[in-house]
Amino acid sequence: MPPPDARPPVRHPDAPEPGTLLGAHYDQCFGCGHEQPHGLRLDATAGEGVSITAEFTVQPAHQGAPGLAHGGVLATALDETLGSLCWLLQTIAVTGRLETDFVRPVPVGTVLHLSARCTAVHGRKIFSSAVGRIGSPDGPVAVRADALFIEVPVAHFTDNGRDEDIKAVMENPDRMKVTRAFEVNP
Ligand SMILES: CCCCCCCCCCCCCC(=O)SCCNC(=O)CCNC(=O)[C@H](O)C(C)(C)COP(=O)(O)OP(=O)(O)OC[C@H]1O[C@@H](n2cnc3c(N)ncnc32)[C@H](O)[C@@H]1OP(=O)(O)O
Repeated sequence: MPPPDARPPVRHPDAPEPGTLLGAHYDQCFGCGHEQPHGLRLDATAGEGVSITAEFTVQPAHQGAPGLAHGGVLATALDETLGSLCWLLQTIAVTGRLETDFVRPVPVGTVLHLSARCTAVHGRKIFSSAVGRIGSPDGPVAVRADALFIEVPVAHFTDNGRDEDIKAVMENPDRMKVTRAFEVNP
């Protein structure tokens, strides 16, 4: 829960307009990257205020039980959608805590409609919530999450990421949209 002196989130003046399709932040991302053959390829769209909507279709590669989505995949979809709120805050942050409720089983072939909103900010801490619904934006709730993201410097990635992947992005910054957004070399 946010502390009492947390502030409401503020949409950054440079945030993408509501309705903007955000695209992959990194082409190898398991959540949104279009170069990940078994990834979720989640498409996120900027909403009003500090909110996001997103969709992904559960593929056979995403199964846990026969014909049903793996819970970790569903948590990834929530995590990715929540992470996309960073575009609206124009802040680089990572997931510190993700608390997930699995409410209904999600069959393969389902289009999961996700929505996320930032609820509060306190220093480096970003509080947010998300929900995933089956079949349509007002379909039955399948999953819910509350999250705490923590703002980090670019060094979080350069100091900890595998060298060959950091090098590949440095050689072609267009593979990682975030590097262009901040005009930095990763
Ligand atoms: C324009 C840009 C847009 C970009 C868009 C991209 C879209 C991206 C989409 C990607 C989507 C996918 C996204 C992904 O999957 S991100 C990948 C998954 N996440 C990680 O790998 C993160 C790993 N963890 C860490 O690196 C560190 O632990 C971090 C950086 C998180 C904090 O270590 P750090 O040393 O830096 O900070 P601190 O320890 O002093 O903590 C600071 C404050 O936070 C509080 N705290 C910390 N952890 C927790 C916790 N678990 N519960 C409750 N509270 C917690 C802590 O008490 C303290 O509070 P206070 O004492 O100040 O009150």
